Amino acid sequence: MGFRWRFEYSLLSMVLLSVAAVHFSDELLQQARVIRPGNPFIAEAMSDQRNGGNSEVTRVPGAGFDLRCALRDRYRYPYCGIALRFDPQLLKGIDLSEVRRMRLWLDYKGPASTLKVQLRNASPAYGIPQTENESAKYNHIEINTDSVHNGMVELDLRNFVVANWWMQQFHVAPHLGRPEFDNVITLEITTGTEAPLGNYRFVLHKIEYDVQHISTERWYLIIMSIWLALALLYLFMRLLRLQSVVRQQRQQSHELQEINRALDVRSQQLVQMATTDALTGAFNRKGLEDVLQQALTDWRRHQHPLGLVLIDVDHFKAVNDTHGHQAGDRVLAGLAELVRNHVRGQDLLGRWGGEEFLLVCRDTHLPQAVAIAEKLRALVAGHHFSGDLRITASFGVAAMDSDRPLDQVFAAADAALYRAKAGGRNRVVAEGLGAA
Ligand SMILES: Nc1nc2c(ncn2[C@@H]2O[C@H](COP(=O)(O)OP(=O)(O)OP(=O)(O)O)[C@@H](O)[C@H]2O)c(=O)[nH]1
Repeated sequence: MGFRWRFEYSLLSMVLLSVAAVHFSDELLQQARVIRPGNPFIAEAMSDQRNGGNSEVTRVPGAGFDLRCALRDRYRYPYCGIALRFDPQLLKGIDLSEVRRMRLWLDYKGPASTLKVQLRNASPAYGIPQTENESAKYNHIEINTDSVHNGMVELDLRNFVVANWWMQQFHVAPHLGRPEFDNVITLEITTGTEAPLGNYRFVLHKIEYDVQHISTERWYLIIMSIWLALALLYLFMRLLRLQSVVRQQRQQSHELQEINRALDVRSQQLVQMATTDALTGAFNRKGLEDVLQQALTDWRRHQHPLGLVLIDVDHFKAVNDTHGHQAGDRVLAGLAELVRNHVRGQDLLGRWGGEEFLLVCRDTHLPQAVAIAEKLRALVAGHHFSGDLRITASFGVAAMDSDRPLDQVFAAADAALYRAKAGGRNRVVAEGLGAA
């Protein structure tokens, strides 16, 4: 599986995981906590008797906290109910600030159609609860008794409000009027507002609430951080990959350059082989044709003078016959080297065939070409070739002029050479002239 596919599968998995993490965040983050009356917190019956009323409460032994209550008419707001104290000192309660839902398992019978649930929060900011219970903040909600289904009612803590009478009674500053649950010291379930007089029964079995160790905001932040970290990781990996691709491409391009260079050298070698005589290193017939063609083009374009010098070894057959064919070969190679070493770089030597050479002299008039030929003749005649062989050569010289095509100039040089041979060899003959 390639990098791209792996990446796409990982991305898809990450998207699915993120969607699941967001969708099931409640289930993942929330953990249910159960409180049963008396374990570990104390449950108490409460009534308006503490406000001077004469409603009567009795606790019936049995499962849960079973309370019977006769609501009687004396106190202005008769009430009765159950109080669950999280701290008997009314100081250090439980922190429900991250709790959203709370479920009460409760059986209720009575003439009132509403019940009150109160979460009393203590804080030095609005009173000293150990001296006066009432000073704990009155976070409360009034629920309809119909909302108790199968003995259970679920409360959303965001729907709680702070009782106005409590704000007024304790002269609480308006900015403290929002519900707070960070130190709940008491949970109270009582008869609702203006409950009718009569007999009531409350049975509180248990309380369950969901705690969230990580807030939803923090959960989203974690998901986003993971995405960010993965994106950075991906970019980093991509950077590494790109670097390796660039390195590979550089390597490949370097190798290609090397191959090209080798091919260039080889092709130059091939061109040279195709145009060079292997024995003497001079141009071969094909190379000479190219050289002559180029020289002719230059001559036509710029009218630069062009001299041709034909060189033919004298009695070469005798060299072969006397010293062997290989010695003859060495003489030919030595002659070519001697000539090349004593002419200008622009003068090009080719082997016309057998023991015959053609020296193409650019920018050279006939007298200069004759002078070059004479210089070479003397050099050849005075040179000791391999095996201390001595030879002479004959030279026929001609020069390009506007009236003749090249083949006629060449023929003139050939004719001059013939005359040099006929004239006794080891001499230079120029076209139209005698021996130099
Ligand atoms: N060793 C050697 N001999 C060659 C080569 N090419 C041609 N020859 C010989 O060169 C000789 C040329 O002989 P000829 O044409 O009779 O001319 P020559 O003996 O030089 O006499 P002149 O040119 O009249 O002075 C022949 O014997 C060829 O075999 C070569 O590449 N190597």
